[in-house]
Amino acid sequence: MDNAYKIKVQNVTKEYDLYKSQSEKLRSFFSLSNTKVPHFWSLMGISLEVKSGETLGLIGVNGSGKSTLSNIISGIIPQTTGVVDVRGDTSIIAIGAGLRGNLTGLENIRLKALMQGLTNPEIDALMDDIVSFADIGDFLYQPVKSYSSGMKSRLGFSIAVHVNPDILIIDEALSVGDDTFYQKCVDKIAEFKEEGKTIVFVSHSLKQIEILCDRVAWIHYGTLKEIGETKTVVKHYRAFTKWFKAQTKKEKKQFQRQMKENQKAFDIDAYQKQVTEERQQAEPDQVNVAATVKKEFYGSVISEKMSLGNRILTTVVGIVFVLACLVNVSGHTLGDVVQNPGSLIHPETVLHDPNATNSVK
Ligand SMILES: Nc1ncnc2c1ncn2[C@@H]1O[C@H](COP(=O)(O)OP(=O)(O)OP(=O)(O)O)[C@@H](O)[C@H]1O
Repeated sequence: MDNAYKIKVQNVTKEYDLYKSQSEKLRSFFSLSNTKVPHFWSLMGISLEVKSGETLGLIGVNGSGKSTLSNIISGIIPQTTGVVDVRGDTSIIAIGAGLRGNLTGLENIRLKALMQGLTNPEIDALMDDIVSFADIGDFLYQPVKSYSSGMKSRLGFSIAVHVNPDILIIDEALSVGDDTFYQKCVDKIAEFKEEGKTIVFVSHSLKQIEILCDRVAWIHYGTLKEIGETKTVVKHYRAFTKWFKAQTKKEKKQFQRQMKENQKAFDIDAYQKQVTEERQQAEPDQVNVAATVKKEFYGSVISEKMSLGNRILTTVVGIVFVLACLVNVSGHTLGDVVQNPGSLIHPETVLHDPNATNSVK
């Protein structure tokens, strides 16, 4: 793999905990035992590179992990393990991605452009172009939550292409607009390609993929099934969908269930071991391969889960805090409460200072 990549994704996984309810999530957070929550691995070890100036298509059936991967590359969600190296500013265009429902279209333009690093005078200079490309009329002054998905897509697309990102990530944004807007977007993407920008293009439309992409990655139930020349990968994917469509309803369900079961049963430690062994075989002279792989897996991720030690510490701090509040409210000294803890529950039982009583009398 050469150094000219714009995006590098290595051994990337994404795990979701399948809590049945918010209360179950809360209980699990405070539980000191490692309660068994079902897991689902949306990505089970993806490695790929996108070269500078390349347009990479992401294809795959519903729920295969395309959006998860594009959101990880965009920095919207963190990966569970692996390296994600993005060399440049990304701007994601998904239906409504990054748009705040309570803000108007105009306010969203300013907010997203500010977040992309533009200054207010730069945004003022771009505003007319963004507004005219989006072409959503008076809806510009309405909160985005009142927009149709087509309108959100128009606004999102217009902002994203005008803030001049190095890397554009387009997730199913072209599937909701009308034909005129679609053509405008395709022309804009072609312009971006000519300017040598890097694009990741997620779509169910194989026609769009064939027109726009230099290479294609086929994501299949959390794994990278194939990556390569657009024509070849699309041909193989078409053969798979043809095979799938030819199955009976029962066979289709069984296949999908089996795939989802694999994603639930994925063992991250076994995967790490497998990567380590493969690396050791490929580079027998390298020392400390296991430590290097471990660093690559976990070195650049912020754990979304608390370790047992941290959970114990948080619980202890919580208990101390509640006790301190109770002591404060009860009006006793800490010494009193330590000698007679019941005073917290029955405060009147320790209001026995004879002087205090006399003075009241
Ligand atoms: N927050 C979440 N919690 C649990 N599971 C999730 C979560 N987000 C996504 N998933 C699961 O991860 C898998 C991949 O979802 P993702 O949206 O990335 O697929 P996709 O290929 O983009 O699908 P589509 O083509 O339908 O947009 C799906 O099975 C989905 O149910």
